[in-house]
Amino acid sequence: MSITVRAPAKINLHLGVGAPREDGFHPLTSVYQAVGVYDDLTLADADGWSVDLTVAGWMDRDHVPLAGDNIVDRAAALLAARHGLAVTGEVHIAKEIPVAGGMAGGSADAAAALVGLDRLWGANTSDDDLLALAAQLGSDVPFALVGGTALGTGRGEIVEPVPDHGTWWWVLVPSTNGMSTPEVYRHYDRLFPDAPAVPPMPEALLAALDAGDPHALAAALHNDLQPAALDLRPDLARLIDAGEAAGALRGVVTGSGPTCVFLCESADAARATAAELRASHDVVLVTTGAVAGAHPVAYG
Ligand SMILES: C[C@@](CO)(OP(=O)(O)O)[C@H](O)COP(=O)(O)OP(=O)(O)OC[C@H]1O[C@@H](n2ccc(N)nc2=O)[C@H](O)[C@@H]1O
Ligand SMILES: Nc1ncnc2c1ncn2[C@@H]1O[C@H](COP(=O)(O)OP(=O)(O)O)[C@@H](O)[C@H]1O
Repeated sequence: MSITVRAPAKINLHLGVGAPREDGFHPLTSVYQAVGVYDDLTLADADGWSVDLTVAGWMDRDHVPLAGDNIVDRAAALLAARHGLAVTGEVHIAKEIPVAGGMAGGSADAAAALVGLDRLWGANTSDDDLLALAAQLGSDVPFALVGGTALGTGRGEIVEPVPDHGTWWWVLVPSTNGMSTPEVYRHYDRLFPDAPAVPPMPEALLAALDAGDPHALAAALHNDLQPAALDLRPDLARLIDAGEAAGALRGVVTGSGPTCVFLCESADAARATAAELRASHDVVLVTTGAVAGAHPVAYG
């Protein structure tokens, strides 16, 4: 038997970051949206265990660790331990989500592996257990299971869907050089030593989502990590200016960067903005949100 599971990239519409907790993680108020850029994992029965990879033409596959160090290996070990099973299967990752791009591609793969291996092994894990395992794998992994548009609290792992009545058009500009999430958080701590214990709720942004109003959403987009990301990568500030000059309502860095996301008023506006940005940037994607979390798309 084989199963293909599709898992979406995320963007952060809001990322509020508090002062580091005792465990080193930062308390977050994050509004995630799953967008239509996907990694597909195909998982097949096998006696042993293997993970291999193909990547989109513009990506460098050497940036993704294999040989036991992939987050998919960790997902498999965790699920197998939960049920007392052996780790078996042949996994192929077809990657379209930028690596180390602030779009949670590794988290998407971990979520897809949990969903796929649970079916392959006939483990019948409950949704609550899958979410708990996901949280052990990374702060962004539970959202990759849930998808849609959701509020993330705690260190980002406590996820609750929020009302969203829009179809949002996004232009995404990834970068071939990724950024390290821990490094960006460390730089945030240096820049903002007086961050609050609990970051506030983004009320205006939640209202804009509920109303389905792109102008209100554009005005409310916010990322506390953006100053740190721009300090480390000054070229991103120029990219944001270029996207806004090309017709986007607003551009922001997503997560810890370096991918910049541009909210546009309509499909036509997104295509026009993308066409202009393509004159100076190799990879410019047009997509929509919100889309579903990790879900099976084919059985063999
Ligand atoms: C910044 C965000 C925003 O959504 O996304 P990315 O830019 O990575 O996509 C996330 O907080 C990334 O979540 P994720 O990549 O799952 O992080 P984890 O694996 O749990 O943690 C990796 C490292 O990031 C830092 N970290 C992560 C989450 C958090 N709330 N506080 C932190 O300080 C810690 O240094 C931790 O060791
Ligand atoms: N399946 C995977 N896909 C991508 N990166 C992975 C994977 N497994 C482990 N990694 C490691 O995780 C790091 C963060 O990757 P990723 O999730 O793509 O970025 P981000 O945390 O910025 O959203 C990568 O630099 C890579 O070393």
